[in-house]
Amino acid sequence: MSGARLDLGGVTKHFRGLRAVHEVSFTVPAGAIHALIGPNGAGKTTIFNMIAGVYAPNGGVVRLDGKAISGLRPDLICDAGVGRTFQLVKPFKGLSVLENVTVGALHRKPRLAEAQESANAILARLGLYDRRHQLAESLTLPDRKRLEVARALATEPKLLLLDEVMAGLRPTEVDVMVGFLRELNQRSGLTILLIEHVMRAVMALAAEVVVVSYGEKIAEGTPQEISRHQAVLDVYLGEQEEL
Ligand SMILES: Nc1ncnc2c1ncn2[C@@H]1O[C@H](COP(=O)(O)OP(=O)(O)OP(=O)(O)O)[C@@H](O)[C@H]1O
Repeated sequence: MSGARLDLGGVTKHFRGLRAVHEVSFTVPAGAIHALIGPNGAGKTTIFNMIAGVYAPNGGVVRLDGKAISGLRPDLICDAGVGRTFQLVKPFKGLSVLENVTVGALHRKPRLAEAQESANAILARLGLYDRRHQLAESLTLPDRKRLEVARALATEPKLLLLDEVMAGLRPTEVDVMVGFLRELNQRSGLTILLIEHVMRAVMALAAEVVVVSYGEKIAEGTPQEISRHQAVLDVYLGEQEEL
C-alpha cells in the first residue's frame, strides 16, 4: 500500500435547486492525513460521494495522482485506489466478520484462499481476529466501526475516505482508533481524508483541516489555525461541538 495525491478542483454538486457543494477545491498530498469538517448539512458526505463515484459532479474535477476520476463508476474508482467507509455502518447481514472483509479483499484477489488470508491479516491488525466467525451484525458499535475500516482497507486503497468513524465511540475507544490510523498511515503511507465531528480525533490526526459551510469551503489550515479562525468559530456558534 502507498498513498495517492487527491485534488479537487472547483467541484460542484446541485440537487435540483439546492447547492449542496459549490466550487470546492483542495488537495491532500500523497501520504497525508487531512480532515473535512463543517456543521450538519454542509456538504461533506456529498464531497465524499463525488470522490467515490456515487455522484458525478455538476462541475469541476476530482483527480487521483493527477488522473481525472470524477464521473467514473464507483467500482472503477475503487479500482483506481479509493476506499471508503459509510457514516451509517451497514455490514452485509447474515455474513460473518471474516466474510464481510473477504468480500472487499476479493476485489484485488479473485482467488478465495488469498482473499481470506488478506482479510485475516487485516482483522488481526484491527483486533477483530478473535471475532472473525461472529455474525457482523452481532458486533458492538466500536467493533462495527473497526469492521467498516477493515472492509475499506481490504480493497487495498491508496486513498482512504473515513466518514465519521469515531461517532458514538467513548474517548478511550477514540484514542484506540486514532492510534490505529496513525500507525497505518506511518507504516503504509496511505493517504487519509476523514469527515469527523470528534475534534479530539481531528486535532490528533490531521495535518490540515478543510472547513465547509453551506456547500462552500470557508477555511483551510492546520488544526491550530482553524481553531482560531473567526469564520469557523462563527459557523460553530450554537453547535454542540467545540473546537
Ligand atoms: N441525494 C440527495 N438529494 C437531495 N439532497 C441531498 C442529497 N444528498 C444530500 N443532500 C442535501 O445536500 C446538503 C449537504 O448534505 P451532506 O449529507 O453532504 O452534508 P454533511 O455535511 O455530510 O452533513 P452531516 O454532517 O449531517 O452528515 C444537505 O442539505 C442535504 O440535505
